[in-house]
Amino acid sequence: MKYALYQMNVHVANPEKNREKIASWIEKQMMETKPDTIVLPEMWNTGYALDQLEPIADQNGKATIPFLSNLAKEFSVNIVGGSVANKKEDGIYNSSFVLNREGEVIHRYDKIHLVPMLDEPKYLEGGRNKAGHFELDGVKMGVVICYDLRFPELLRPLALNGAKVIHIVAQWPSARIEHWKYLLHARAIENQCYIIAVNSSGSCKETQFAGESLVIDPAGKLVTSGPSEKEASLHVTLQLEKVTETRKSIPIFTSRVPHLYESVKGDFHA
Ligand SMILES: NC(=O)CCC(=O)C(=O)O
Repeated sequence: MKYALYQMNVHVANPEKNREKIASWIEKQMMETKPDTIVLPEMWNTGYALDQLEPIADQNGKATIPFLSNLAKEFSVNIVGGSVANKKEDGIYNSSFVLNREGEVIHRYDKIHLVPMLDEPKYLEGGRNKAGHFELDGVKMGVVICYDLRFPELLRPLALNGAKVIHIVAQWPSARIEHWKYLLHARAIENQCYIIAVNSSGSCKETQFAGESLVIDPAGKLVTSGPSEKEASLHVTLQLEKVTETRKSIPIFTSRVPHLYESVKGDFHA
């Protein structure tokens, strides 16, 4: 499966300009490398203009879904649509949509863990549904959003349910770039799957986003990475047989002893 990843400089508080930018970027990818699957970053419609979201957030996918669906259909390409600020009846969510080559929305996910360091809990609602998995071109996959990366228990069920690829769409700040890299490697190694992590590269107020999008293989090897703090397009072809090979050679999934593991539903005790 051939991928194109957009490490994008998001125009803050300007959804229309971001849609135009994405449409012309996708058109260019389809002319040049013809990927099977496109991946966009987190909150690409508005950026982190959280105090301005009320009038500019999408309204239950009304702007985002037809926009991505038309591109998916026109170019017969799968789109893991990053995420967008998305207003629903009870508040604004950080929502991801995945579309297949026919332009159908085959998966939705609202970011569960809201990041205190960027004030998300003040402005956004956290998702109430599990991350769940989906299939593109017959391959089982999952998607989670940025801060979710810090919660291994969210990604584990995806791998246990057969996901060979987990996408992490992000606007991860440069201030914590080491965490980004180590956590992504850890999630790939412990779940023995491809990790496709797409970060943004611009800035919003005093926060600089890191870029350094990464693709890591099921053995934990870095396949490709984007530049630091600069917009870029990344291209990669996955060798999905590596998932099966890695799971055979270090068979952690058959070595598990789940009945001896503490429940992860419990409260935190300092
Ligand atoms: N957009 C995000 O969720 C950023 C997460 C972050 O800054 C961190 O986990 O550190």
